[in-house]
Amino acid sequence: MDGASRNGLKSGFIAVVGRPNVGKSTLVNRLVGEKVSITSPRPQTTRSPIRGVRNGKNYQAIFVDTPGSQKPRDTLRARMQDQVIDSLSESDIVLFLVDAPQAAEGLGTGDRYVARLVADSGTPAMVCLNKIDLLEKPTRALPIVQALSELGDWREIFQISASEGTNVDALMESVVGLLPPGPRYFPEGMVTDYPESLILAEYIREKALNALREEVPHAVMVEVDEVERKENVTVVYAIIHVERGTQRMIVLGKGGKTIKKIGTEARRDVERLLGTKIYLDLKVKVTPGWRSDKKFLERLGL
Ligand SMILES: Nc1nc2c(ncn2[C@@H]2O[C@H](COP(=O)(O)OP(=O)(O)OP(=O)(O)O)[C@@H](O)[C@H]2O)c(=O)[nH]1
Repeated sequence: MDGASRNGLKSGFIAVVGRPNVGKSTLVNRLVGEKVSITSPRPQTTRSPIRGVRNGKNYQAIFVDTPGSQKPRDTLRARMQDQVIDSLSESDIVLFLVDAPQAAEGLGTGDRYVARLVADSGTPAMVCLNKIDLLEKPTRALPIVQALSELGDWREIFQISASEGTNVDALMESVVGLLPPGPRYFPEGMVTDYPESLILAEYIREKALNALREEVPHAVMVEVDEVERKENVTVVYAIIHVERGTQRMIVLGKGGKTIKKIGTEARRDVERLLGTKIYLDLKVKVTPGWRSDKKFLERLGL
């Protein structure tokens, strides 16, 4: 018997998968109790798996927030899909999220595609029918639950609201029930293993996504070039990469208004995260075709 089973400790990795925008990051943040992953009303917000850790008295649950699953159309999306498939096979449990209001109109090919990926992985899986707060009547969930139960051999199907917290405790209890005996992989105070520079870049990208409209968001990537810690202030040098000159103009905004807004909002979040005063040096750079540039994507941790 190893040490972990002797002291009754359980641990494991839980992959959180689903189509873009179903609420994966919102659920992981709720389960972990801290903002480890950025969220936005736009699909494809999460670009690489981010791990959030929850510690209990007798367990450690490591949630892996994966990018939204869909058929890949470019190198960036193909890499994102490979990461999802890797996360599925390397996990102990899978949480498969489905958007309730959308599913109420009929389960689409997207959900069926993800369900097949999950089933093929052979990992124990639970379905989370999310955003039930948006259904006009709770009974609207019943036919969806029925249709979902025919798509795979699920351990359980939960009806949840990640943003309001409905049924999230019950879900967590089931997750802990399925965790195998194992050690704490991360120190107890740690909520994520994502590198600091990447978290900072994600915070800035979140603000950019919120400030921008239409096609520009997909063209935006943020790189944190350097973090310089001085006595009273931390200086963060970051670059917002876009693909075209016209997009650069949009990110800058009239008289630099948009970039200023992005910077001010990001600085507030980053100050909270690092607990120091921040000076944010933000530049916008045109990097044509970055989405298909393997070297660039690797450099940015994708
Ligand atoms: N009403 C409601 N909105 C939710 C709920 N969960 C998430 N949302 C919203 O749905 C949107 C998408 O949430 P995210 O958590 O970014 O979704 P995601 O699945 O991580 O998205 P990608 O990273 O693009 O794959 C955000 O605007 C959330 O606030 C919920 O339970 N109820």
